[in-house]
Amino acid sequence: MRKNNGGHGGVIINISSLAGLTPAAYQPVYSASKHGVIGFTRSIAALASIGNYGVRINSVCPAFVDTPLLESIEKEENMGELFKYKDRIKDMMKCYGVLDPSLIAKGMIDLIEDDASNGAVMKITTSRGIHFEEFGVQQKTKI
Ligand SMILES: NC(=O)C1=CN([C@@H]2O[C@H](COP(=O)(O)OP(=O)(O)OC[C@H]3O[C@@H](n4cnc5c(N)ncnc54)[C@H](O)[C@@H]3O)[C@@H](O)[C@H]2O)C=CC1
Ligand SMILES: CCCCCC(=O)/C=C/C=C\C/C=C\C/C=C\CCCC(=O)O
Repeated sequence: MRKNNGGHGGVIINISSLAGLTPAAYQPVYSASKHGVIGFTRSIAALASIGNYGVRINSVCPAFVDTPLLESIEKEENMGELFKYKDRIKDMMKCYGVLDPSLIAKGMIDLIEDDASNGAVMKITTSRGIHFEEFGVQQKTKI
């Protein structure tokens, strides 16, 4: 895929979560993995820019989305000792709302079409829709 390796370039979108930017008390391991996705995305995006890969790497961080994943909280084998908190997670869904998957698709198309978005971390919430995380050291670059 890398232009400097005989490829044609392109766009990679890694799926993180809002839980990759905020503490998620009832999903600590999930949250840690999603924080990792963002760190990896931003680092490899910086490398892609330095190395002239011709590949943009972004990540998308939705809040709750209406997919089968949300049903996993109903299963004790998934939740382990945190199963007792499942009603609190449901309360959070009621409070913040649940996104329609079509909005995540729109966000991803926006990222594919925006050639200045290398390293971007897109957030999608019911309250603010599609928007971007701003970092102290911002490294969005054009590729
Ligand atoms: N649903 C939500 O509220 C949110 C989901 N996300 C993220 O969005 C992504 C997609 O999640 P959903 O569509 O909601 O989940 P989902 O559970 O509805 O779908 C996940 C899909 O991944 C497949 N899959 C699982 N393990 C796999 C493997 N090892 N190899 C290949 N395929 C595998 C499953 O068969 C399933 O089709 C995940 O990374 C999730 O963490 C992020 C924020 C919110
Ligand atoms: C059952 C767990 C499935 C987790 C799927 C997921 O990744 C969802 C994450 C959603 C939220 C993460 C936790 C905390 C959210 C905190 C604030 C949300 C603010 C939303 C807003 O509208 O501003």
